[in-house]
Amino acid sequence: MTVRVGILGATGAVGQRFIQLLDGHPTFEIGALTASKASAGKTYKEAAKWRVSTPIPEDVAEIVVGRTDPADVPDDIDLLFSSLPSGVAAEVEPQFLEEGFVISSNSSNDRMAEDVPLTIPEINGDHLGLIEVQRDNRGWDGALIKNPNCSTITMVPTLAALDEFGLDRVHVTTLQAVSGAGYSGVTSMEIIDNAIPHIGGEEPKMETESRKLLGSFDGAELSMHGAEVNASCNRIPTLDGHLESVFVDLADDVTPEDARNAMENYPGIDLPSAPEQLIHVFGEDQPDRPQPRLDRDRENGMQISAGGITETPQGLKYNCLAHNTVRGAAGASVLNGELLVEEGWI
Ligand SMILES: NC(=O)C1=CN([C@@H]2O[C@H](COP(=O)(O)OP(=O)(O)OC[C@H]3O[C@@H](n4cnc5c(N)ncnc54)[C@H](OP(=O)(O)O)[C@@H]3O)[C@@H](O)[C@H]2O)C=CC1
Ligand SMILES: N[C@@H](CC(=O)OP(=O)(O)O)C(=O)O
Repeated sequence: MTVRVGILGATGAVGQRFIQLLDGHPTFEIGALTASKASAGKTYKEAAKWRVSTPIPEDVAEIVVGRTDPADVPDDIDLLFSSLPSGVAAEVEPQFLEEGFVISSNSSNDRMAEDVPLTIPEINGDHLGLIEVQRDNRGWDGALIKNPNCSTITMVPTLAALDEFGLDRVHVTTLQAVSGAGYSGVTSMEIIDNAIPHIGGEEPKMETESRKLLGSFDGAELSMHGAEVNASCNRIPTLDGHLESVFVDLADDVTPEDARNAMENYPGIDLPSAPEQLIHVFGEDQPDRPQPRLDRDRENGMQISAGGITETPQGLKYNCLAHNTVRGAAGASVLNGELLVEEGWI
């Protein structure tokens, strides 16, 4: 089966990752690329300032970039990936949805909307049922699904694994790579020899998106998970890979060995871009792992790493890490697209 896909915002940092990850994909074939008016009408290789470490795929280089307008996207496109600035996405995604397009979006607008599935396929694929609610509410034939913020997706799989022990409270401190801010997000003068203890809007995203992801869907409504989540977000001068220190209060007494087993045995999913094992856990013999440079590319950048699991009076503390522009952005949207196909929504 071949599914024709388009990318909205294809020339940007995340758009380029989409193109890299879709090169040679077993199901998805790129049929449309869009960007701003400044890029429309140019070939992709002229429009995109290519910054990914593999070359532009030859068949993509010559595609003419269209405007981000439903009229510029052919009807034979079955699925759109969206990596537009969230303000732009909030305006144009509904126009595509009204025209019947299905969108797997990485942009942050509408992630917390009650009728929009926010999904990590291994964790809460059943939330896709919200698409029916969404179609009833909004009267469109299309469907909008979102993947979470990159810092949220780094931590949530580990929390999902620990939830069987009664997840009461989470405190997390992040050390986030500069690529999360986009190519021009922080200047070299700001970040070299420095750390910035604030990332606008990031903490509330971690605190709310994680509870939605861990929540339950009864076929009609979604309930948020009851745990309290507190986040402190920091930018550091790594290129890719968000590292996070997590403290969890658990209802049950849990040893680090119990936690390690729960994380390592948390079930994966059989989709083309999914890692064989969702969470890799470093043992006591490697207390200095995971590290961004050494561990972000595990399983093509799609695996979550954890380590340093230690008991605390209230529960446990540990570190976790994921590749923010792969597992945290384009790879997450591609995996959601694969789930939409697998579950028959496309
Ligand atoms: N960078 C990252 O690691 C992460 C980013 N995200 C989110 O993904 C989204 C994209 O981020 P990123 O790729 O870094 O952003 P970029 O600024 O690098 O790319 C933005 C893309 O959107 C297009 N665009 C901008 N304005 C318009 C417009 N008015 N109409 C149509 N297209 C437009 C740009 O086209 P053109 O080239 O023509 O200007 C470009 O293709 C954002 O919502 C961001 O928050 C999420 C997780 C991680
Ligand atoms: N804010 C994230 C990247 C990002 O764009 O997140 P979101 O997808 O929630 O907009 C970071 O700085 O690392």
